[in-house]
Amino acid sequence: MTLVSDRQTPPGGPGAAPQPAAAVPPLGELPDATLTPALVHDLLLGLAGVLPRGQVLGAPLVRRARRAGLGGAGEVTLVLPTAEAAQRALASGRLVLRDQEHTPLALLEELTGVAGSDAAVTGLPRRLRLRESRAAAHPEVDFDLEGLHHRPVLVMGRPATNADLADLAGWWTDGEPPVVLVAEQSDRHDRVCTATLLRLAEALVAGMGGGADILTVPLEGRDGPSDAELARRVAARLHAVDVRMLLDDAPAGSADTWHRARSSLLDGRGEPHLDAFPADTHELLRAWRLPRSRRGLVVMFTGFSGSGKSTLARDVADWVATHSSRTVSLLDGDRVRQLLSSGLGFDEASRELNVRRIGYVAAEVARHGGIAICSPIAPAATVRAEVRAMAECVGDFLLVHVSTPLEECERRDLKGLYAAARQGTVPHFTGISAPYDVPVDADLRVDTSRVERPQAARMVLDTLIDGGWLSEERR
Ligand SMILES: Nc1ncnc2c1ncn2[C@@H]1O[C@H](COP(=O)(O)OS(=O)(=O)O)[C@@H](OP(=O)(O)O)[C@H]1O
Ligand SMILES: Nc1ncnc2c1ncn2[C@@H]1O[C@H](COP(=O)(O)OP(=O)(O)O)[C@@H](O)[C@H]1O
Repeated sequence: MTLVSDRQTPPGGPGAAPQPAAAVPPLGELPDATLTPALVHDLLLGLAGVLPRGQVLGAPLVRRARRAGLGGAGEVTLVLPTAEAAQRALASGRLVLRDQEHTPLALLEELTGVAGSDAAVTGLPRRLRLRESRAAAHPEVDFDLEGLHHRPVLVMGRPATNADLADLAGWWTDGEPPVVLVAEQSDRHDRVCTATLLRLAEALVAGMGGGADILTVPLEGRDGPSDAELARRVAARLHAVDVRMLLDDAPAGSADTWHRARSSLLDGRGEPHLDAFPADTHELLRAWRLPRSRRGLVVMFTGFSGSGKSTLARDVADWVATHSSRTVSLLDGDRVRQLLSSGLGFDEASRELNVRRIGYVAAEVARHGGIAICSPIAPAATVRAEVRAMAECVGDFLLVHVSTPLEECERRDLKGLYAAARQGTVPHFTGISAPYDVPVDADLRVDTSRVERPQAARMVLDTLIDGGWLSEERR
C-alpha cells in the first residue's frame, strides 16, 4: 500500500514554516491501536482542525490528562487496552492509529507516557492518506475541507421535507455553489444510513440545479459537542458565508415531520407517512426500511442447555421454509460451533465472541432481506443487546426466551453434561457454574416444560405472523 503523509503541526510550533514530510516507516512493523468508530470521528475532526487540537481520546482519562496539562500543542492522548500495549508503543516511539477495518489513519509520533496512567500515551499526530481514494467504501477517511472555503454550507443529518426545500429555494440560487455536508451516521437503527443520506443529498442537489459539492462529515457517535455544535465548527472552519442545517432536531417543524415519517417507516406496517417529502425521495426512504413483510429479521432463541432452543428453532425454520415465500437461514448451534466458532471454548470471552459472530452473520442475512434463526445459549445480556443493535441497523430483531426452568433442563440432561457439570468435570457450565442473565427485553417467552412442542412453535409463528413478518394466508 502506498502512503503519503502530512504533518499537522509544523515542528517548532503552529506558527513555524511547514517542514517537508518525513518518510513514513513501514507501518506493518509499528505497534498499532484500533480506534472505535466514535474515536475515529474525534481523530479526523481533530486532524481537520474542527475539534480543539489537543485531543484526548478515551473518556476515562480526559479529566486527569487535562489536569496534567496534556492535550495541548496538537497532541493526541490515547488510552491503550493494556499497560503492555503502552510499553510497546513507548519503546517504538510511534503508534499507528487504525480504524476497525485496519485502515491506517494517523501516526502518533514522539510518544510519551502519561503520568498517573500506565496505559495511556501522548504524541503528535501525522495524518496518513491512502494515495488511491477509497471514498466510496470509506468516505470518512477522505474527510478533508481543502478547497471548500467561503461558500454557503448546508448540513444534512436527515431527509429534507418539502418545507425544507421551500426554505432553501431562494438561498440556493446566487453566488458560489453550496457545500452539502452529509452527517455520517452512527449505527443507530433510527438514523438513516450514510449511503441513503448521500443519495438523498444528491437528489436534493439535482433538484436545485446541481453544482454543489457533497461531503460526508463525521459528526456522530461521539460524546461532547452536539451534532449542531460540531456542524457549526465545521462551517466556521470553512468560513462559510451562510449555514443551514437539517438535523434530527432542527428546524423543529420539519424535524417533527421527519420523526412522524420515520416512526411509520420503522414500524413497517401500513403505508408510511411520506406526503411531506419530495416525491423523488419516496423510493429511497422506503428502501431504507422495507415493509415488515419484506424486511430482514433475526430471531434469537436464548435459554439454558436443554431448554428446547434448537428444537424450536428447527421447527420454526421448517415451517417458514415450507409455508411462506420468505427465505430462512437456520444457524444451527452444532454447526456454528464446528465451523464459524470452531476452537472456541465456554469461558466468558469465547462465548461473547461466539454470540457476536452468530449475530454478525445473522444480521448480514437480515441485511439482504432474509429471516435468520439462531439458538445460542447467549448468556450475557450485553452481548444479546449488541446483536439486537446490529440486527436493528439493517432490519428487525426478535428475542425469544426459552424459559424452561433449570431443574427441567437438568432432568432432561440430553447429553449428560449437567451430571458432568455437577461433578465438576465440565467447567463453566451455564446455570451450574457459569451465569445466565435472564432477559428483561424478551419479545416472547416460551417455557417448554409447560407447552407442548407443536404449541411452542405455534407461539413463535403467531408472533411472526401478527407482527407482519410473515403473511397470514397460510396460517
Ligand atoms: N460449559 C458449557 N456450558 C454450556 N454449554 C456447554 C458447555 N460445554 C459444552 N456445552 C454444549 O454447548 C452448547 C452451547 O453452546 P452455545 O454456542 O449455544 O453457547 S454460548 O451461547 O456460546 O454460551 C450446549 O448445547 P445446547 O444443549 O444445544 O444448548 C452444550 O451442549
Ligand atoms: N415443548 C417442547 N419444545 C421443545 N423441546 C421440547 C419440548 N418438550 C420437550 N422437549 C425436548 O427437550 C429437548 C430440548 O433439546 P434442544 O432443543 O436440543 O435444547 P437446547 O437447544 O436448548 O439445548 C429435546 O429433547 C426436546 O424433544
